[in-house]
Amino acid sequence: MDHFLYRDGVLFAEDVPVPEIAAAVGTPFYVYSVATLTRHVRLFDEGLAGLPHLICYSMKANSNQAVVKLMGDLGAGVDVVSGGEYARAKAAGIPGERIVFSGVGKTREEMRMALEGGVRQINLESEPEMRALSEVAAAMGVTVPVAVRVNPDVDARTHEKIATGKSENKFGIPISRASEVYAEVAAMPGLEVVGIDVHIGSQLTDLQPYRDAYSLVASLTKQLRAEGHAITRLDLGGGLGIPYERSNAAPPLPTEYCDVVRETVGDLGCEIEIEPGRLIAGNAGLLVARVIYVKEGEGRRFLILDSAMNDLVRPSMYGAYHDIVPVAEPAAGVDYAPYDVVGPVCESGDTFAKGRMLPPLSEDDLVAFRSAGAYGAVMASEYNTRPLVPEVLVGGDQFDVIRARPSFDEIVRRDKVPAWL
Ligand SMILES: Cc1ncc(COP(=O)(O)O)c(C=O)c1O
Ligand SMILES: N[C@@H](CCCC[NH3+])C(=O)O
Repeated sequence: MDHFLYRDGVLFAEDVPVPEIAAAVGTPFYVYSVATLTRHVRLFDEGLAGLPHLICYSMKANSNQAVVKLMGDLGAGVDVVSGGEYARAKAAGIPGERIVFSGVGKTREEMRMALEGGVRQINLESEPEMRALSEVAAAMGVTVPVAVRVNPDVDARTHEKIATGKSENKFGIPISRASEVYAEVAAMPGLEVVGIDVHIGSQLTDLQPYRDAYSLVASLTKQLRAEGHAITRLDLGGGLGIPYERSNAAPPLPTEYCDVVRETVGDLGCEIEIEPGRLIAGNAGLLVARVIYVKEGEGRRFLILDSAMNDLVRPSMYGAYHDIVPVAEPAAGVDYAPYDVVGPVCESGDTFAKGRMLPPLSEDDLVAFRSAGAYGAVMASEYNTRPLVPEVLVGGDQFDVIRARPSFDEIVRRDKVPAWL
């Protein structure tokens, strides 16, 4: 459930009519709901009640400072995958003991940054990375808690570009080599083994891959303990999918996912860390755009919007489906017709949907892309020198711009033309 509902014939973001925001900030823009973000964190918290746990919000899904700060205020930690994300976490006031550093290619500089600023644990993904971290930590005279990301060779049954738990993927070390690798890590100066990390992919709509992966992690925990390692934490990653297409069968709920956690690893006495991103932020956001033109093509009708693939890349990148709804509630019984929904960017791939059934729309009408709160603004670019879209946060009846649209002048001045040219 989200907090973007029709009321009095118009779409609201919590208690604010969406056209009011459009009038204040211009289109296109992203809008996020505090109530939805909060609700999603609570669902995981409630689902894991009774088990020692920390929700480490995967901020790659939506790393706006205001969103990260809200996560911290809700008691969550964060999962970061770059120096930039680490800096965001610190700037938002998240204490080091709630920051998990993941990622397949952490640089020595990023490692140093985390060790200086404080980190709960660093998830290691390869032997060269272990050696690098050991060197960095030892040179700084500190010991850092680490988990090793294991690749369980489980098919997450999701889009191939966002599956991470098969042996052909670049992530983690093969689970079959865990014993040997843990022995190596334990012998390295500056590293303290505290747990096991796993993350098998994103937008999972089936719980079985989780069951399979977490059962393997449970067996590995017992094995590594028998080999003398103090496994006290399990980082189970993120990946739980959201209902992009309302007509499809609903994906599992966070509570059902948490039940799988409980069943598979709940009796090991470990502190559980989970790293949801999309489930927390996805349905907490809309991308709102305006119709520039309705163009009649040969046998097709194009709805040309002022938002484009540079603002929301998921449809062109993964063929992803986003629900598109008019901001003015369609009258009951109105006829729907197929539209190709496109942006103004000079690529045919700048297509959000083909043959999408929509009610009659005309120039200047507002439309909203649902489920755009995760992997939306964070993946945006300024391709075609289209300014990054502003982001707005709504809480009850108030809203604020949490990232402003840069002016053309700011964009032009950001580049530096050498004096010698
Ligand atoms: C290590 C790690 N943790 C957590 C996530 C968050 O995934 P999601 O947004 O699907 O929950 C990702 C992205 O897939 C990831 O790579
Ligand atoms: N960017 C992807 C998700 C990637 C998950 C990152 N580990 C998407 O939009 O669906």
